[in-house]
Amino acid sequence: MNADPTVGVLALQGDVREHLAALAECDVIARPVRRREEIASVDGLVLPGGESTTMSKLVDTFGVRDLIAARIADGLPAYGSCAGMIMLARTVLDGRPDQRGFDGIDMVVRRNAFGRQVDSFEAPVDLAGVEGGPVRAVFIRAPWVESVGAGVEVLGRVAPGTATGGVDAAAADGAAASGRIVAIRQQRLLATSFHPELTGDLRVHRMFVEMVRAAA
Ligand SMILES: NC(=O)CC[C@H](N)C(=O)O
Repeated sequence: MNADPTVGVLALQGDVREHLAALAECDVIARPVRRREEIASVDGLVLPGGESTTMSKLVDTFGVRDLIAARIADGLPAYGSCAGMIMLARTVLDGRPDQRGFDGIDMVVRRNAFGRQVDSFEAPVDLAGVEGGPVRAVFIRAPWVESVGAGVEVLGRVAPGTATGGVDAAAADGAAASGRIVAIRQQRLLATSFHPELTGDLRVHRMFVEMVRAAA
């Protein structure tokens, strides 16, 4: 592709503005999308943080669930942060019974796993494929990835014992001991439990933009 690709940020609910600003610095055309014709024309899609139960309802209200799921199944590059990660997961634990995502990534995600709003925290996370040291990862009522299928690459974990709340406050099983998975990639799909758009560090967005360029 010669022209800059267009990356949409799903603008139904959640933290849209910061993603648009970060993407704009990565030499793509970044725009909020919510209508079918807008979603149909993007070269990549960001599913922002927010509240996945509400987002699940709104994709139905706006009539875009089937379109987004179909585009992802067709290989549209997509990046989900926090609630967006939950929307990309095949299986969600501790979700609302009626919440549904796009079945994009072969992984099990536990919603609110690190605890409640008061348990929000920051931690350094080393990401595979990202140079320059760990990113400063911001977790806000964040999910973690409990398990992944064979085609999913684990990009990053938090150090064991980092989070004070949530399930790990009591647990000491193997997954907790090796550090919870908070960043993964499955082919053209990328997901993080944390919010890189809040830190001014563009490395995660640049990684996604490279995936969009490679797919174009
Ligand atoms: N910051 C966030 O995106 C929080 C996610 C929220 N806990 C959810 O279940 O969707």
